[in-house]
Amino acid sequence: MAKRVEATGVTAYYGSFKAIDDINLNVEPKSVTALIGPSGCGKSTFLRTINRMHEVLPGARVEGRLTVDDEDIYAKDVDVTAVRRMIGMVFQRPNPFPTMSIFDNVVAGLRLNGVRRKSVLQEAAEKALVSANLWDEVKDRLGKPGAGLSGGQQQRLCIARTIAVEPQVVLMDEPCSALDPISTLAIEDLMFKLKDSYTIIIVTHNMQQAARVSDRTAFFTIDRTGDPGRLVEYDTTQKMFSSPSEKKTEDYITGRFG
Ligand SMILES: Nc1ncnc2c1ncn2[C@@H]1O[C@H](COP(=O)(O)OP(=O)(O)OP(=O)(O)O)[C@@H](O)[C@H]1O
Repeated sequence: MAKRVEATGVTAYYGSFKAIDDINLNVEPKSVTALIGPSGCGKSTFLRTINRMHEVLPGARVEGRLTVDDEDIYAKDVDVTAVRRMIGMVFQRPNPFPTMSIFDNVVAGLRLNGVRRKSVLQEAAEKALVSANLWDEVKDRLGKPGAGLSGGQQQRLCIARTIAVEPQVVLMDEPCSALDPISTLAIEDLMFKLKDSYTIIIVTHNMQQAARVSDRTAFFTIDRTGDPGRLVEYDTTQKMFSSPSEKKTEDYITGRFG
């Protein structure tokens, strides 16, 4: 089940450096939300606070409140592994486990969760690969290495691996930046389809992509080098790209800055 994500006053640090300040943003379930803004404004940092990946770095910490369907994911008694299972992540570069077969890649998360029955794994692998629009291309070579696929196929394999564990939220950090235009369109089609089941938050540098795939867009910026990133405006993508309320948003979207 897709879930609602609510960030209230989220501030994140790398040591003493404040990278994002006081981010307030509500993400609707079953929607695609795009995070846009110039390099270094903290889009990826914010994304990583949502599945508690930010704090993995030494000295990194998060303040504020992040809830997923009203569950505080930073509460003291929270199982961080369970949070990361519920909130999957797809990275910029496709990163299939290189020595594993296509099949083993898809079911890696399920195996980690203790699923052993072959029939269950087979069914889950097929379902995830069908959802990731990859099944037809790989069904006859599931035993072959994942690393033998094209870049676009590898990224869809990584998406299949992420959704095989049935997360409620899927975070994507520039998932198409290493892909050619055809593979990019395949991933964009896929996002459109996946939002029927998941809440998707995507970081992208590509304005056309944000306009094509997202329901809502959040524009982040930094005022000066060394300042923390902040959220300038968050609205429906249609409004953000046609009549944004803030001049800064308009300047960025029209290419006048950033
Ligand atoms: N591991 C790190 N250690 C210290 N500072 C970091 C680290 N990662 C990012 N930063 C800093 O935090 C700020 C925000 O970085 P972040 O990567 O979140 O921005 P971004 O908007 O995603 O940028 P880009 O669009 O270039 O990927 C930047 O000033 C960056 O230099």
